Amino acid sequence: MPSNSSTDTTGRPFSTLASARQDGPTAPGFGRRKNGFCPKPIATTSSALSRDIVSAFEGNSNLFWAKRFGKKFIGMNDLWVKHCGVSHTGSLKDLGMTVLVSQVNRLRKMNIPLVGVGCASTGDTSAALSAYCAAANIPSIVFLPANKISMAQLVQPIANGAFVLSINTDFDGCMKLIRQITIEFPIYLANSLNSLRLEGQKTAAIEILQQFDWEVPDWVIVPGGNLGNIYAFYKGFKMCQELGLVARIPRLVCAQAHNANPLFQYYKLGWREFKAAKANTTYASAIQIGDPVSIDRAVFEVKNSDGIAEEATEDELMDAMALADSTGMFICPHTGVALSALMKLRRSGIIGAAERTVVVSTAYGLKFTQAKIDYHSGEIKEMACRYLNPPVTVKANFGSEMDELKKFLSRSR
Ligand SMILES: N[C@@H](CCOP(=O)(O)O)C(=O)O
Repeated sequence: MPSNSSTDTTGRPFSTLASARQDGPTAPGFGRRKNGFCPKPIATTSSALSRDIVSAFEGNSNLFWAKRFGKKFIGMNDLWVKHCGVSHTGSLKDLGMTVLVSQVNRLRKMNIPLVGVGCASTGDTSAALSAYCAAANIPSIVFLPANKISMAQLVQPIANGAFVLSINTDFDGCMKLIRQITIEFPIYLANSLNSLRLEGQKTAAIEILQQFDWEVPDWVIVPGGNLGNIYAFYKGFKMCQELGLVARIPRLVCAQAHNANPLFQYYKLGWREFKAAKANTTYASAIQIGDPVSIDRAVFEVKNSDGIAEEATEDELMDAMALADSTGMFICPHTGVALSALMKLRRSGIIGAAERTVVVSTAYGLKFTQAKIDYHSGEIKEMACRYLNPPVTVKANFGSEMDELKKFLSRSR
């Protein structure tokens, strides 16, 4: 909930957002206090040039003005990226998991016989679950699809002492198994069909409104897999509308990978018939899900926010990630899916050049270094890797370095 302090929910001051806005897009009422408890952005004394650098790189807020990406690639001046992966275990799931594990802790203290907390995961949920359970001394049990999550994600529950089952199936298979087991056994299910998760995750939506001083963005784009995230954003925005903090909610876009796009297919066919499908391999591995548990909630969200479902092919999502990284971001492939959806919606004119748009970045980029290495090595089968930037191997002598440097400088002129 909004607080009286001049910090966001991660405890960071709002100064960067304020400085970005002074020199950036102007929105009516920005900086105006509509509500007594809304923190006023703090003005900084930095120069115009350093203001851009500060807003883009110093990271005092997790809401970044994507100035260069917006202007250079899609002709937008009011594009923002909400970096939800700048958090303890590196993903949006932290927000929901603190709430859920706190509640389980309370239940156990009330002698409710819960032997542990369990989840199926494509990597981020299990990382968050294991960290908070370890802190509360509660056993955590995680079901992971074998060889389908990144090394950086796998190491998190292992290091946090979770009981990790690596199962020879996909995420949907793991999800079915953990659901059966939690019916038979007093293990508390921590996936996003549990509304406690959504209660925590919806705070990201509230925080976006607070960071914009309760000016509602036109669009918010969220990558979608199990589909709890997008519904949590809807819930957060809707709650603020119902409380009278804002008059409307943003239009929400659920962005899916083409290889795992059941919501997109359902939307495209006019909601005629939902078909769960086996998800194909995608670099956006955290959303490689063919039978999302929150499908009904997501459909409700799309319909009630005048929303859209969009998709991105492997080429599109990896190129979008590379373009974003080239402007100083370091995003995960799922954020690449969301940016790629935005690029399509800009091209088709559905999202206008002046419309304030927030892209939700769900996880920290360093969790997905292998995807980036594959891309920049240019060795992905049948992928053009249009923006690859491989290191140049060169002999250790002055002449060779000078030659390569001159080539580089002539290209970048
Ligand atoms: N991407 C998720 C998949 C599970 O989703 P959840 O929100 O239902 O927990 C993950 O990180 O495991």
